[in-house]
Amino acid sequence: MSSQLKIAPPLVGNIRGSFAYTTVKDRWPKIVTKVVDQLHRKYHDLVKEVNEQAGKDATYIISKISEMRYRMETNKPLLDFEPTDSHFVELNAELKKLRAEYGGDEKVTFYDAPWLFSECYLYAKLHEFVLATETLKTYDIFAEEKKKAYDDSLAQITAISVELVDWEADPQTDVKAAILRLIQVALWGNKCDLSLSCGDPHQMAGNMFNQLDSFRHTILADDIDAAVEHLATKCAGRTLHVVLDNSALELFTDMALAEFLVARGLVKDVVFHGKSYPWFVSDVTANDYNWVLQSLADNENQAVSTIGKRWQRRPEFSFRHADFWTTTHSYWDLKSKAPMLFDELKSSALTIFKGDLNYRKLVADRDWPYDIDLKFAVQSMSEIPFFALRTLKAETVAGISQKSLDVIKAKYESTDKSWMFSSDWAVAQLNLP
Ligand SMILES: O=P(O)(O)OC[C@H]1O[C@](O)(CO)[C@@H](O)[C@@H]1O
Repeated sequence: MSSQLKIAPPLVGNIRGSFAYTTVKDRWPKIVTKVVDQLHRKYHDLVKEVNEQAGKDATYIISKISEMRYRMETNKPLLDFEPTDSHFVELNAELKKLRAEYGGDEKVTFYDAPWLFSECYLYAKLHEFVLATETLKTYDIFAEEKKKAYDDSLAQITAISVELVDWEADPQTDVKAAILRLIQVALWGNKCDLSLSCGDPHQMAGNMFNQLDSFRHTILADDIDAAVEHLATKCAGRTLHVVLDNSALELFTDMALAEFLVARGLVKDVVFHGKSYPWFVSDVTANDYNWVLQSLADNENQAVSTIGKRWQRRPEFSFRHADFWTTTHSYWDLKSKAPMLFDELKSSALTIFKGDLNYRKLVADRDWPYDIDLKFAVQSMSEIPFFALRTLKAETVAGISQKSLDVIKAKYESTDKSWMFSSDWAVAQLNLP
């Protein structure tokens, strides 16, 4: 255990050379510009398919995004939200607290506020702009990219569906080996993230699925064997929660693991937690969840459509989108802000937290010493049995052993932090209270 049990400072966007800085300076402008371009392209279709007002609404969203991009690029203070619903009222309260803590409005900007806060603020603002329209309130500005990502991963989806169906038919299936494989598939499914690639189709993790063993050494904290044991022997009759990350292939891989566990009676049921509005480009909303299941069901491949139709009707699967997941809070605040949800996760068999943002929120997006004790870094979340499956896409991590750090040291200069955000390295960390 690290000797330095001190709360580390949060990551911020104003440190030149950091990935957070590059994100604020280059990646966010690129992400929002793509939305603007897409709305420009869609303008005539919207007018034709909805009405004149939809065209005006698109123009409104474009102008609000352009204004926000200007404020981002010139490091202006973060503006309040229109207090049109309780979510925005709460966000304003958080802004107020932060301004008091940082010594004034001028200090809480895109670059200078904690990176986690300003990044969540950005997606909440995009939601505010859409909600303020008359005709586009339910319009998903990232839907097109998510659908394309799904289409681009059909080969992998088909291969995994065939495997699932084969395992079912085979009485000799080695249950633990199958769980081991599906966990790794779900882990590397997290490589396909449209926020990291700024909405461009990301290099698919899919071809990794055939060579999982050769990537195992890139898992810097690897509790997969313990997690297999836990899932195979300790969870029967109990609920598994999966706090989802990205739609398309990653959602499919998460559901494939859940399918195997439910079908084998190893867990009672599975609750998938998604987002209540478009978030970090590719995160799963209820619409995405339903769209992916429908697309699977409609697929011409027999195995894929069998799986899709089954998931549409599986009584053991449910999808929820608690408001807490789209707040600016780290998960340190789950216990106080959403106590019922906290208690539910605490008494469940296991909660799988997928992906980078969930991990950032677990460890409060702080600049921890890499070997800091994970239980300390997650604070009250250590009361919850969880399994964090994440490829590294941000400069925060905890619970890394000296042995793994030596591997990194041998490959990277001490000033080169790219291993922390390239998504080539991963962690699979199990916390059992
Ligand atoms: O989809 P994931 O794995 O949560 O990744 C999203 C992450 O990627 C990034 O866009 C990379 O900066 C982060 O902003 C965010 O933490």
